[in-house]
Amino acid sequence: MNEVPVITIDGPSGSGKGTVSSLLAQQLGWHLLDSGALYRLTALAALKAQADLDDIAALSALAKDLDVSFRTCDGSSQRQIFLGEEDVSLQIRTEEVSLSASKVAAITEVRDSLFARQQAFAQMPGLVADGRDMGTVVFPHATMKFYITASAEARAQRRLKQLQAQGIDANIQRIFEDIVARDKRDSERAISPLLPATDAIIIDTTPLSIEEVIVEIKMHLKHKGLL
Ligand SMILES: Nc1ncnc2c1ncn2[C@@H]1O[C@H](COP(=O)(O)OP(=O)(O)O)[C@@H](O)[C@H]1O
Ligand SMILES: Nc1ccn([C@H]2C[C@H](O)[C@@H](COP(=O)(O)OP(=O)(O)O)O2)c(=O)n1
Repeated sequence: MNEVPVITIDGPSGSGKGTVSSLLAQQLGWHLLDSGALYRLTALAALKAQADLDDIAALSALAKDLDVSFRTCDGSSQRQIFLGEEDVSLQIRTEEVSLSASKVAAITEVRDSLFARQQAFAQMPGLVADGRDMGTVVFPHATMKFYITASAEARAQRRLKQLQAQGIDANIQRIFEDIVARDKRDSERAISPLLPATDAIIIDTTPLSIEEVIVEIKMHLKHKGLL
């Protein structure tokens, strides 16, 4: 049986990995794994169940039993994320869920509970996997690995614009501090810390537009014979 090609795109919050992964998966006609959404969904399920974020057994059971589906409406590139029959696409992006997601993501048992589910996304014709540890832990033998990053200032500016576009009042200093705090927690945790895989291609997107990042990634894919 042929091996399923996997492209991993890891990086910190606001580096653009979600946008780039989704565009790339769409352009290649490949599957997409938004692994951050699984941690966000676990956090949301815990908040809904009023589970204690220190209750490791309860959190890992919630992660294991998540009834999640990623759906795409016909004729639209917009993906919707469902927990059971509820569309939670917006709920999982709130600040409360972001903060809780970063806490549950630091728990080994939660990561273990989500591991097999993430690997099951690798299906023909291929997978683009977006997260923090796609290239280091979940798909260590991926066909091609990218680590995309940007300065904390640039990432804060991007988030500000994103929130303003959604009509949400936001404060740049607060966003910047949140980003630095989340980077620290994601990079310093003992399990699956945010780190580029040794064989990842690192792209600093600070001076680049989304289109320029896609062009650069495609250049590498072409080089590898994937395009
Ligand atoms: N290279 C870029 N230049 C400018 N804005 C970008 C770039 N990449 C992403 N963005 C914007 O930044 C915001 C965060 O991007 P996103 O893909 O959600 O990041 P991540 O998944 O890494 O947290 C989005 O509004 C996106 O449109
Ligand atoms: N593979 C992954 C993906 C996300 N996480 C963590 C990191 C974040 O704190 C949360 C949410 O990740 P997500 O990628 O949705 O967050 P950002 O859009 O980058 O802000 O989950 C992780 O630990 N491992």
